Amino acid sequence: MRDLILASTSSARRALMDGLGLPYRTQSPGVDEQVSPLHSAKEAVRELAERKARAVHARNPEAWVLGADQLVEVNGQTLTKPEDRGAARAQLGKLLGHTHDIHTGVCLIGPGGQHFEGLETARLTFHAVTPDELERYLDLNEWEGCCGSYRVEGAGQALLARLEGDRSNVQGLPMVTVVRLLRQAGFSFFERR
Ligand SMILES: Nc1nc2c(ncn2[C@@H]2O[C@H](COP(=O)(O)OP(=O)(O)OP(=O)(O)O)[C@@H](O)[C@H]2O)c(=O)[nH]1
Repeated sequence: MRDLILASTSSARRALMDGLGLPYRTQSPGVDEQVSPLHSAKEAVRELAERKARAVHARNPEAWVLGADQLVEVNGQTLTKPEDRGAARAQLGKLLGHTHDIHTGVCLIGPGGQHFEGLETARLTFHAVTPDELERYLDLNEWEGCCGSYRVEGAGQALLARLEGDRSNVQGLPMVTVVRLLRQAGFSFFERR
């Protein structure tokens, strides 16, 4: 049985991997997530997904390691996870009534140095809502730990006017891409235990 590690502290990523049914374990990547300001959002998430995977692989060279990173891009600005409610209000203020992209990079590193990677973009359009409705949504604290300050699988779906792309990508792992990488790497599914 292959040793597969999800290099992530994200509960949403764990939930998505749990759904897949492959045995895996998790380890925190513990990396500095600073990238060059000259990087585009897509270059940043690709680089950070690889950085996270390689950091955990360095500690577990016999394992297969999957890393991921995500950014929101709106009007040329990139958004990550909000620090506090005020930052979440500011982020949602940029997204409500507009269309934004969410980019997720994924990187799979193998025990022999095998390297598979993918990047997925989903495009979301949000309803414009009143300031009072925004405050009521913020009261739900779905903004905590979420890039863009919303949960597409939670109450946040009430903000969503249109979604183009893989819904699981928005939650943190584009599972169609993750499955493609795992199959390219020779993983087999539905093993009898
Ligand atoms: N549940 C949920 N989480 C979301 C959603 N949108 C973004 N996220 C989370 O926002 C986070 C994106 O930030 P990242 O820096 O890529 O990852 P992280 O949370 O720091 O976790 P690591 O993988 O340990 O780096 C991830 O945990 C995503 O799962 C959403 O709609 N629903």
